[in-house]
Amino acid sequence: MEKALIVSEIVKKIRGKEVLKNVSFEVEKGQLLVLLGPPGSGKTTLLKIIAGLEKQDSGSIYINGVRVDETPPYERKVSMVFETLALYSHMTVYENIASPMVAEKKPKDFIDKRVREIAGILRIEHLLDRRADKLSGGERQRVAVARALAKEAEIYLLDEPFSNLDAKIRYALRTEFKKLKTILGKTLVLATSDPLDALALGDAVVFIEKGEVVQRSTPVELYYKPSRLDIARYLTGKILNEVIVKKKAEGGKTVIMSELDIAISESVLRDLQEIPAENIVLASHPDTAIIEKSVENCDGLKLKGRFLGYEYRGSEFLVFAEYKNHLFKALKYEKPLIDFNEPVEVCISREGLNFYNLDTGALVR
Ligand SMILES: Nc1ncnc2c1ncn2[C@@H]1O[C@H](COP(=O)(O)OP(=O)(O)OP(=O)(O)O)[C@@H](O)[C@H]1O
Repeated sequence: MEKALIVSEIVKKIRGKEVLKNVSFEVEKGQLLVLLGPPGSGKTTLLKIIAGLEKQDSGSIYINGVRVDETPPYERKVSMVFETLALYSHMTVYENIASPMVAEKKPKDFIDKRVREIAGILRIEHLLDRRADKLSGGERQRVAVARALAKEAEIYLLDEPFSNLDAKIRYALRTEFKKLKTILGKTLVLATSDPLDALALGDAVVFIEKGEVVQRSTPVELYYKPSRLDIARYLTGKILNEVIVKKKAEGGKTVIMSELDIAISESVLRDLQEIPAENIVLASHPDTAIIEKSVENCDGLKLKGRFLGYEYRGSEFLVFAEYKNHLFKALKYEKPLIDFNEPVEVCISREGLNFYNLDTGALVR
């Protein structure tokens, strides 16, 4: 596959602090790569370096196979939309979206078709005649994205394009955005701190933390096999199920201990024996856990707890159970018919379990 973008060993210091530490990744032509990371992880700085708006201390950027380290921004064929949006406030939305194409001296018909097409996908057709200074925050955001996408470029860089939008519009825009990407057939790099953007949109995801790439994978891999416990927690918020076990050698045998009174299936015991770590966190998403009055045949971890309630999430229920001050969560598609504080059984199935070394946080299985 042809590479639209290669980021190679980028190092950047700002005021003596290393904000990018040897960052490398590649983006294939037509791919949407999501750069995911907590605030302050270096995403904006990296996008600016790709666009040529900041200079790296070392390392190289290649666009369509050409090294562009010495190429000025306007010759890089890159279009960027910033988190802090700068629209031409005295112009209409139409003029704003059209402005890069006017500057490129594109024919009027072409401009009109493209403005309307992109405005349609981003659902801002009704705003085309409005002045930019009369828009809400969310509307400005969509116009800024539209303008960036209207520009002829090889690579589109989008910095937190959905950050000012409410949850409902965000959800709708993600879907539209995917469509837009297919229509344009262009390469996009989207920086976000929201795992849902990454999971919904990315062909590939690069997880960046404190200026370092810590995982590069598909969204599904990232979600189900995060390479570190802190990434798993970041991706799921507070709904990851976690159980700590310790291995101890006793009389030539390895004994598995847990602070919880937990039944561990033979298959998981075998997995634990094989892992070269003594303190292990077993972690899994709620979608591979079951909380019911009783659970037969649990291949994984099983414990008894008390029902705490549930949260309705639109299409499913997130069910909570407590055991010895630990909270366990499971996803269920029917409303649970269990009373508050009633005894329940929790089964965390082996199929969804990831094993992390408690001391290093690294995925060990
Ligand atoms: N001009 C600057 N002066 C000092 N520090 C800076 C400057 N620009 C960036 N930094 C620092 O560099 C690091 C990376 O910042 P950057 O904006 O690239 O991260 P980010 O992942 O895009 O975060 P956010 O999502 O909050 O914008 C941060 O620690 C930030 O404080």
